[in-house]
Amino acid sequence: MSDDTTRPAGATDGAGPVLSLSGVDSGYGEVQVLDDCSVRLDPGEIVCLVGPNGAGKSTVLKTAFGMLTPWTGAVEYHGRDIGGMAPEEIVREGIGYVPQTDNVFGSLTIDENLRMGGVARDGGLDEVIETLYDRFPIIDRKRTAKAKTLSGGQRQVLAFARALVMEPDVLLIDEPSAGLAPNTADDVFEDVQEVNDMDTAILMVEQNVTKGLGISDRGYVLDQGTVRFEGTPEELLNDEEVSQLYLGG
Ligand SMILES: Nc1ncnc2c1ncn2[C@@H]1O[C@H](COP(=O)(O)OP(=O)(O)OP(=O)(O)O)[C@@H](O)[C@H]1O
Repeated sequence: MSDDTTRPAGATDGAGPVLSLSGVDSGYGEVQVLDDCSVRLDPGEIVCLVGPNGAGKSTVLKTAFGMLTPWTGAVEYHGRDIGGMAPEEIVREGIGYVPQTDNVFGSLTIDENLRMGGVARDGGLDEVIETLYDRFPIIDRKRTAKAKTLSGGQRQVLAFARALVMEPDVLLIDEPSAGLAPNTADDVFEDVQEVNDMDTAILMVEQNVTKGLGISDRGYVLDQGTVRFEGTPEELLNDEEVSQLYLGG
Protein backbone atom coordinates (compact mmCIF):
# COMPACT_ATOMS: atom_id res chain seq x y z
CA MET A 1 0.00 0.00 0.00
CA SER A 2 2.92 2.37 0.58
CA ASP A 3 3.95 3.38 -2.89
CA ASP A 4 5.25 6.86 -3.68
CA THR A 5 1.80 8.43 -3.67
CA THR A 6 0.73 6.99 -0.36
CA ARG A 7 3.87 7.41 1.69
CA PRO A 8 3.24 8.57 5.23
CA ALA A 9 3.86 12.29 5.72
CA GLY A 10 6.91 11.81 7.91
CA ALA A 11 8.54 9.08 5.88
CA THR A 12 11.88 9.76 4.25
CA ASP A 13 13.91 7.65 1.92
CA GLY A 14 17.02 5.94 3.13
CA ALA A 15 18.14 3.01 5.18
CA GLY A 16 17.95 2.68 8.92
CA PRO A 17 15.18 1.87 11.31
CA VAL A 18 11.65 3.12 10.74
CA LEU A 19 11.27 3.53 14.47
CA SER A 20 13.72 3.51 17.34
CA LEU A 21 13.83 4.20 21.03
CA SER A 22 17.38 4.89 22.20
CA GLY A 23 18.31 5.03 25.86
CA VAL A 24 14.78 6.00 26.84
CA ASP A 25 13.65 6.59 30.40
CA SER A 26 9.94 7.18 30.78
CA GLY A 27 7.03 6.54 33.09
CA TYR A 28 3.83 7.77 34.65
CA GLY A 29 3.93 10.93 36.74
CA GLU A 30 6.99 10.46 38.89
CA VAL A 31 7.00 6.68 38.59
CA GLN A 32 9.79 5.56 36.29
CA VAL A 33 9.04 2.46 34.20
CA LEU A 34 11.45 2.46 31.25
CA ASP A 35 15.11 2.57 32.20
CA ASP A 36 17.65 3.15 29.43
CA CYS A 37 15.44 1.21 27.05
CA SER A 38 16.50 0.78 23.43
CA VAL A 39 14.34 -0.90 20.80
CA ARG A 40 14.59 -0.78 17.02
CA LEU A 41 12.12 -1.59 14.25
CA ASP A 42 13.48 -1.96 10.73
CA PRO A 43 11.42 -1.53 7.56
CA GLY A 44 9.07 -4.43 6.92
CA GLU A 45 9.81 -6.21 10.18
CA ILE A 46 7.55 -7.71 12.79
CA VAL A 47 9.23 -7.27 16.18
CA CYS A 48 7.76 -8.75 19.35
CA LEU A 49 8.24 -7.44 22.89
CA VAL A 50 7.94 -10.13 25.53
CA GLY A 51 8.66 -10.30 29.23
CA PRO A 52 6.95 -10.57 32.61
CA ASN A 53 3.89 -8.61 33.68
CA GLY A 54 4.77 -5.04 34.50
CA ALA A 55 8.08 -5.18 32.59
CA GLY A 56 7.16 -2.06 30.65
CA LYS A 57 6.19 -3.54 27.28
CA SER A 58 3.02 -1.48 26.86
CA THR A 59 4.93 1.55 28.14
CA VAL A 60 7.33 1.20 25.20
CA LEU A 61 4.39 1.45 22.79
CA LYS A 62 2.84 4.36 24.67
CA THR A 63 6.14 6.22 24.65
CA ALA A 64 6.61 5.57 20.93
CA PHE A 65 3.10 6.84 20.25
CA GLY A 66 3.46 10.08 22.23
CA MET A 67 1.12 9.12 25.03
CA LEU A 68 4.14 9.45 27.31
CA THR A 69 7.02 11.85 26.80
CA PRO A 70 10.47 10.33 27.14
CA TRP A 71 12.29 11.74 30.17
CA THR A 72 15.63 11.10 28.54
CA GLY A 73 16.78 9.43 25.34
CA ALA A 74 15.34 9.65 21.85
CA VAL A 75 12.31 8.33 20.00
CA GLU A 76 12.95 8.55 16.27
CA TYR A 77 10.75 7.84 13.27
CA HIS A 78 12.74 7.55 10.04
CA GLY A 79 15.63 9.20 11.89
CA ARG A 80 13.59 12.20 13.00
CA ASP A 81 13.04 12.93 16.68
CA ILE A 82 9.34 12.53 17.54
CA GLY A 83 9.76 12.32 21.32
CA GLY A 84 7.21 14.62 22.90
CA MET A 85 4.97 14.92 19.83
CA ALA A 86 1.26 14.43 20.54
CA PRO A 87 -0.39 11.19 19.38
CA GLU A 88 -2.54 13.03 16.83
CA GLU A 89 0.62 14.43 15.22
CA ILE A 90 2.31 11.04 15.33
CA VAL A 91 -0.66 9.46 13.54
CA ARG A 92 -0.21 11.98 10.73
CA GLU A 93 3.49 11.17 10.58
CA GLY A 94 2.73 7.54 9.78
CA ILE A 95 2.54 5.54 13.01
CA GLY A 96 -0.64 3.73 14.03
CA TYR A 97 -1.49 2.28 17.43
CA VAL A 98 -3.87 -0.50 18.37
CA PRO A 99 -4.34 -0.54 22.14
CA GLN A 100 -5.16 -3.74 23.97
CA THR A 101 -8.61 -2.61 25.08
CA ASP A 102 -11.19 -0.10 23.91
CA ASN A 103 -9.75 -0.17 20.40
CA VAL A 104 -13.11 0.15 18.60
CA PHE A 105 -16.30 2.11 19.27
CA GLY A 106 -18.92 -0.53 20.07
CA SER A 107 -21.93 1.70 19.51
CA LEU A 108 -20.75 2.73 16.02
CA THR A 109 -21.00 0.60 12.89
CA ILE A 110 -17.96 -0.99 11.28
CA ASP A 111 -18.08 1.62 8.56
CA GLU A 112 -18.35 4.49 11.05
CA ASN A 113 -15.39 3.11 12.98
CA LEU A 114 -13.28 3.08 9.83
CA ARG A 115 -14.35 6.61 8.93
CA MET A 116 -13.43 7.83 12.41
CA GLY A 117 -10.01 6.28 11.93
CA GLY A 118 -9.55 8.52 8.91
CA VAL A 119 -10.66 11.90 10.23
CA ALA A 120 -7.11 13.23 9.96
CA ARG A 121 -6.77 12.20 6.29
CA ASP A 122 -6.61 14.86 3.60
CA GLY A 123 -8.57 12.79 1.08
CA GLY A 124 -8.93 9.36 -0.45
CA LEU A 125 -10.87 8.03 2.51
CA ASP A 126 -13.43 6.04 0.50
CA GLU A 127 -10.70 4.42 -1.60
CA VAL A 128 -8.58 3.34 1.33
CA ILE A 129 -11.61 1.96 3.17
CA GLU A 130 -12.57 -0.10 0.12
CA THR A 131 -9.00 -1.45 -0.04
CA LEU A 132 -9.30 -2.48 3.60
CA TYR A 133 -12.65 -4.17 3.00
CA ASP A 134 -11.01 -6.11 0.17
CA ARG A 135 -8.19 -7.17 2.47
CA PHE A 136 -10.43 -8.11 5.39
CA PRO A 137 -13.67 -9.63 4.04
CA ILE A 138 -14.81 -10.46 7.56
CA ILE A 139 -15.58 -6.79 8.18
CA ASP A 140 -16.72 -6.15 4.61
CA ARG A 141 -19.65 -8.47 5.21
CA LYS A 142 -20.68 -6.48 8.30
CA ARG A 143 -20.25 -2.88 7.22
CA THR A 144 -23.48 -1.67 8.78
CA ALA A 145 -23.37 -3.81 11.92
CA LYS A 146 -22.52 -2.20 15.23
CA ALA A 147 -18.99 -3.03 16.34
CA LYS A 148 -20.29 -4.38 19.65
CA THR A 149 -21.92 -7.26 17.76
CA LEU A 150 -18.56 -8.51 16.47
CA SER A 151 -16.71 -11.43 18.02
CA GLY A 152 -13.41 -10.78 19.77
CA GLY A 153 -11.36 -11.78 16.74
CA GLN A 154 -13.50 -9.72 14.37
CA ARG A 155 -13.11 -6.73 16.67
CA GLN A 156 -9.34 -7.06 16.48
CA VAL A 157 -9.52 -7.08 12.69
CA LEU A 158 -11.64 -3.93 12.82
CA ALA A 159 -9.14 -2.34 15.24
CA PHE A 160 -6.28 -3.13 12.83
CA ALA A 161 -8.24 -1.82 9.85
CA ARG A 162 -9.20 1.32 11.75
CA ALA A 163 -5.53 2.07 12.41
CA LEU A 164 -4.64 1.29 8.78
CA VAL A 165 -7.03 3.91 7.39
CA MET A 166 -4.22 6.44 7.92
CA GLU A 167 -1.90 4.17 5.88
CA PRO A 168 0.85 4.05 8.49
CA ASP A 169 4.14 2.37 7.71
CA VAL A 170 4.52 1.47 11.39
CA LEU A 171 1.83 -0.16 13.49
CA LEU A 172 2.12 -0.59 17.25
CA ILE A 173 -0.08 -3.45 18.47
CA ASP A 174 -0.63 -4.19 22.15
CA GLU A 175 -1.41 -7.85 22.88
CA PRO A 176 -3.48 -8.75 19.82
CA SER A 177 -4.40 -12.17 21.20
CA ALA A 178 -5.47 -11.01 24.68
CA GLY A 179 -8.67 -12.69 25.81
CA LEU A 180 -9.11 -14.73 22.63
CA ALA A 181 -9.63 -18.48 22.34
CA PRO A 182 -6.59 -20.26 20.86
CA ASN A 183 -8.15 -20.79 17.42
CA THR A 184 -9.26 -17.19 17.21
CA ALA A 185 -5.83 -16.04 18.37
CA ASP A 186 -4.28 -18.02 15.51
CA ASP A 187 -6.54 -16.19 13.05
CA VAL A 188 -5.57 -12.85 14.57
CA PHE A 189 -1.87 -13.67 14.22
CA GLU A 190 -2.53 -14.41 10.55
CA ASP A 191 -4.19 -11.01 10.29
CA VAL A 192 -1.12 -9.41 11.86
CA GLN A 193 0.93 -11.03 9.10
CA GLU A 194 -1.56 -9.76 6.54
CA VAL A 195 -1.09 -6.23 7.90
CA ASN A 196 2.67 -6.71 7.67
CA ASP A 197 2.28 -7.79 4.05
CA MET A 198 0.82 -4.34 3.39
CA ASP A 199 4.32 -2.84 3.86
CA THR A 200 3.63 -2.05 7.47
CA ALA A 201 6.36 -2.71 10.02
CA ILE A 202 4.91 -3.94 13.29
CA LEU A 203 6.07 -3.52 16.87
CA MET A 204 3.90 -5.82 18.94
CA VAL A 205 3.54 -6.70 22.61
CA GLU A 206 2.42 -10.27 23.15
CA GLN A 207 1.95 -12.50 26.17
CA ASN A 208 1.73 -15.61 24.03
CA VAL A 209 5.47 -15.77 23.57
CA THR A 210 5.66 -18.78 21.27
CA LYS A 211 3.02 -17.52 18.89
CA GLY A 212 4.10 -13.90 19.06
CA LEU A 213 7.73 -14.72 18.35
CA GLY A 214 6.54 -17.34 15.85
CA ILE A 215 5.39 -14.66 13.41
CA SER A 216 8.18 -12.19 14.22
CA ASP A 217 11.54 -11.41 12.63
CA ARG A 218 13.11 -10.39 15.94
CA GLY A 219 12.20 -10.12 19.57
CA TYR A 220 13.18 -8.29 22.73
CA VAL A 221 12.84 -9.59 26.26
CA LEU A 222 12.07 -6.70 28.59
CA ASP A 223 12.38 -6.82 32.35
CA GLN A 224 12.11 -3.92 34.78
CA GLY A 225 11.91 -1.41 31.98
CA THR A 226 15.03 -2.41 30.15
CA VAL A 227 16.01 -4.85 27.39
CA ARG A 228 17.60 -7.99 28.81
CA PHE A 229 17.84 -9.98 25.59
CA GLU A 230 17.44 -9.33 21.90
CA GLY A 231 17.54 -11.81 19.06
CA THR A 232 15.78 -13.84 16.46
CA PRO A 233 12.83 -15.90 17.67
CA GLU A 234 15.01 -19.02 17.49
CA GLU A 235 17.76 -17.42 19.57
CA LEU A 236 15.33 -16.29 22.24
CA LEU A 237 13.27 -19.45 22.39
CA ASN A 238 16.36 -21.68 22.51
CA ASP A 239 18.29 -19.64 25.06
CA GLU A 240 18.24 -21.50 28.34
CA GLU A 241 18.46 -18.40 30.52
CA VAL A 242 15.72 -16.61 28.60
CA SER A 243 13.59 -19.68 28.69
CA GLN A 244 13.99 -20.28 32.42
CA LEU A 245 13.75 -16.70 33.57
CA TYR A 246 11.13 -15.28 31.26
CA LEU A 247 9.36 -17.81 29.13
CA GLY A 248 8.29 -20.25 31.79
CA GLY A 249 10.61 -22.90 30.37
N1 LIG B 1 -1.35 4.70 33.84
C1 LIG B 1 -0.43 4.23 34.71
N2 LIG B 1 -0.13 4.93 35.82
C2 LIG B 1 0.79 4.49 36.69
N3 LIG B 1 1.50 3.34 36.52
C3 LIG B 1 1.23 2.62 35.44
C4 LIG B 1 0.26 3.02 34.47
N4 LIG B 1 0.24 2.08 33.48
C5 LIG B 1 1.15 1.15 33.84
N5 LIG B 1 1.76 1.48 34.99
C6 LIG B 1 2.80 0.70 35.66
O1 LIG B 1 3.92 0.65 34.82
C7 LIG B 1 4.56 -0.62 34.92
C8 LIG B 1 4.72 -1.21 33.53
O2 LIG B 1 3.45 -1.40 32.96
P1 LIG B 1 3.25 -1.94 31.47
O3 LIG B 1 1.77 -1.96 31.22
O4 LIG B 1 4.11 -1.18 30.55
O5 LIG B 1 3.82 -3.40 31.61
P2 LIG B 1 3.72 -4.61 30.62
O6 LIG B 1 5.08 -5.16 30.46
O7 LIG B 1 2.99 -4.20 29.38
O8 LIG B 1 2.90 -5.64 31.47
P3 LIG B 1 1.46 -6.26 31.31
O9 LIG B 1 1.65 -7.43 30.44
O10 LIG B 1 1.11 -6.63 32.71
O11 LIG B 1 0.58 -5.19 30.74
C9 LIG B 1 3.70 -1.46 35.84
O12 LIG B 1 4.29 -1.43 37.13
C10 LIG B 1 2.39 -0.74 35.87
O13 LIG B 1 1.74 -0.89 37.10
